[in-house]
Amino acid sequence: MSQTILDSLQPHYARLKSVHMKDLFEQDASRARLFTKKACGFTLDFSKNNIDKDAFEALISMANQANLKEKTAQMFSGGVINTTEDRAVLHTALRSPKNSEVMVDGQNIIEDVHNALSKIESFVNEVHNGTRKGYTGKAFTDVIAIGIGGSFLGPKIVTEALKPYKVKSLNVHFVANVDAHHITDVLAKLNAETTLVIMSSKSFGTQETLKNTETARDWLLAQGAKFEDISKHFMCVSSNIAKATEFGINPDNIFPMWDWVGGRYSLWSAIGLPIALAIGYKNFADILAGGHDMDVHFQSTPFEDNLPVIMATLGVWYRNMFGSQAHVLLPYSHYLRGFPAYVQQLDMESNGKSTDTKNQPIDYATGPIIWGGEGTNGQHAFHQLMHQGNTVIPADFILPIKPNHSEVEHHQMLAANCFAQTQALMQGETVEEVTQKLIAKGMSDNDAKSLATHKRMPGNRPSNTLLMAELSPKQLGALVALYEHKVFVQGVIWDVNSFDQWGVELGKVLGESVLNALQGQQTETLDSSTQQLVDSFRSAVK
Ligand SMILES: O=P(O)(O)OC[C@H]1O[C@H](O)[C@H](O)[C@@H](O)[C@@H]1O
Repeated sequence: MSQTILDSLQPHYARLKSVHMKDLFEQDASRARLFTKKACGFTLDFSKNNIDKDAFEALISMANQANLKEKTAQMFSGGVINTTEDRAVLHTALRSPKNSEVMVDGQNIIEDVHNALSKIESFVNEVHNGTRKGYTGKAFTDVIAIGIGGSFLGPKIVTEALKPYKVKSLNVHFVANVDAHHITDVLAKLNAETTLVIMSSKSFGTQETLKNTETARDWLLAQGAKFEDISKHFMCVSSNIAKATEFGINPDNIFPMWDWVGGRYSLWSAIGLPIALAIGYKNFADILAGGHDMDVHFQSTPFEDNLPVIMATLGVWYRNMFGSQAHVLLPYSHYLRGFPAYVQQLDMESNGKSTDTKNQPIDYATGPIIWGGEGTNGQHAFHQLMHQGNTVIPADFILPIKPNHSEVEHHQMLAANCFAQTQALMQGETVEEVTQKLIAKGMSDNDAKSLATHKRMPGNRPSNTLLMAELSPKQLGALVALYEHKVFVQGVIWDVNSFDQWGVELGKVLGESVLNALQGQQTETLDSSTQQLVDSFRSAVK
């Protein structure tokens, strides 16, 4: 992000920083219409933000100044934009139609993608129609999907979000944590004869996933299966075929992915196999189609009407001008309750960086802290801080308009709460307004004035409202792709490589030496605090 970009926003920030949004709404009756855009089944109302027409134009021209158009074309065509890992970034190719062409190392990867999709389709159909059987000849009733990070969050939240589309004969259970309570709880309720295990690891080197897979394999053998039965029950998704084969996975049971797919961008690949098993291949294909719709929108729509660009530039506005450190996601949907955790990895692992693409240290703010939870639950918990705390946290309210149930009044209440929260955050209530209300209720002037200082709501707190036509596979695909592209746009503006994650490595390396120490084979001197923790653990756990 150049100083020129920051400078171009500065006058708009200076003009707007002390203007209350309530006044902006009063001044312009067309504000909501002006700042609402529609695409791919979404309606994005971003009128409750601290912007006016000129500031919005400045945000759009910031995207132009950052060469977003060229950078986007580079990503979609297979340019090596993940420079620190020398890789192309092509999750978009995973949802491209069969007749498209994207060349990597002289090979049209769309053919590989569609071959992998055919393999997924046949496998899923065989499991569903019972022609794939376990070691005693019974059809599968349960799937354990083992993976972590990008090999877990996407499949888990999508499967959860699309519960109404679930295939009745099969239950999919996700296991990520190396805390054995997770896998042992899952195994305890399953029958080995009818359980399929999908081990997902792009690298095939992630400690937690390998350990959980070993535990599941030992369980299968302990339940009566023979060693040669393992290949009937264990499938794997990985880009590291050599390591998977070395581990003992039958090559026919390996579903491929590629190094040009980042873990947190991989639910569209065979990493999505548990999704296809849970909701059927046709619905999985619809997720891909929805993602592709958003790709087309992102690539071809002028920036001022482009949903990912609008959401991204607003995020930069708050992060770099207003100093907001966090961004909250509030899906008003029980089925989308996992979405904030999904975007948390997507955004924080992508843009939580402090070196720019020219290898220089960064002295401006980059990726925000992403957090959130389902509405209305949060209203009875953390919304207090959003309304009255000293920290302003821009919010995305997400509401599927058409529910998957027929309880109309429930849905009206859900929507009313969602809309009213955006209203309360924006308009607030002054001390004077609160005082008058209290006096009208019979409180003395003095008491009313004192209490009003606590009940006062500053308002002027920004939010986007993102309405989804429905929570269907297609629209969910588009939602995920919308946030992927938002993160990409911000990475371009901040000039970071959004596709590596070196920050997670040191902990893994140190974890190895600490594990040695815990197992009584200490090889390295530890700092006194870590040594003390190791000693306490060793004296308690023999
Ligand atoms: O799929 P895997 O190679 O097992 O990786 C799983 C996850 O672990 C890593 O530590 C990374 O932080 C994630 O980006 C990745 O998705």
